[in-house]
Amino acid sequence: MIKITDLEKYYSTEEVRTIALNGLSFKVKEGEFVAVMGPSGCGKSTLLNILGLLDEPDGGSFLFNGIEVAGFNERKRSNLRKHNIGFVFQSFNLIDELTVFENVELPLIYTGVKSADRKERVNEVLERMQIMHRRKHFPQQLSGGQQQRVAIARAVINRPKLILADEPTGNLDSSNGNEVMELLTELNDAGTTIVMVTHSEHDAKYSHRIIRMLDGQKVTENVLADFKGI
Ligand SMILES: Nc1ncnc2c1ncn2[C@@H]1O[C@H](COP(=O)(O)OP(=O)(O)OP(=O)(O)O)[C@@H](O)[C@H]1O
Repeated sequence: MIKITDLEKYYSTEEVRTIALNGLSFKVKEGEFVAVMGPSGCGKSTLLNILGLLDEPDGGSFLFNGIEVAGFNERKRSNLRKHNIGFVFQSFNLIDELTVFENVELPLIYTGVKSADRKERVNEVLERMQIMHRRKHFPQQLSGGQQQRVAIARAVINRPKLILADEPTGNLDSSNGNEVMELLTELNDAGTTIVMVTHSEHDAKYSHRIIRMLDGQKVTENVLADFKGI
């Protein structure tokens, strides 16, 4: 599903040029669950932004389902992103002014799904995330664990093939964190590919493989579970 080769990304200010990704290469198979770890500043968020088609690399190749997307403009990237990729962030990133239902409904509005279908699909996913009873609440009225369940509902509502998670349990206590990891594992068992950035060795153990980064490069890889493919 993902094949990146010699990926490079630089950030330049007037005084300094920072190399965020320095020839990073790896593959992720469809249905795989991969954790990315590494010290602060090693390029993990930069990598997720590129994998999520939010940003473009300065060099190298990024094949997404066999298509070279490294040179895609914003319109093409956003089109591919809307239909294929769901995001889960450490800080949930829900819209405070919208209810739980409306937050989860939003991506369906962007992809032009009709109102009656939207209602059915949002209700179905809220049931699955066990947050239906809070559908009329606003994000601030929910616990952190509940907010992250809403964020996961929003990430999966368009049935993406790939979920990118950036420290998904970073703001949660261990019990809510484990619940979120179980949910991600269930989604992966159902066939969704997951790439998760984490500082937590505990959370990384839910994955099939850990990619460890340093200074914008891959340094090691640990295979935790035998991934047979789907
Ligand atoms: N917009 C930017 N402008 C300038 N430099 C940046 C920018 N974004 C990231 N960097 C630099 O690029 C490098 C990689 O940053 P990145 O955020 O990808 O690291 P990270 O591994 O995600 O770190 P953390 O674990 O702390 O979130 C860092 O040296 C950072 O300072």
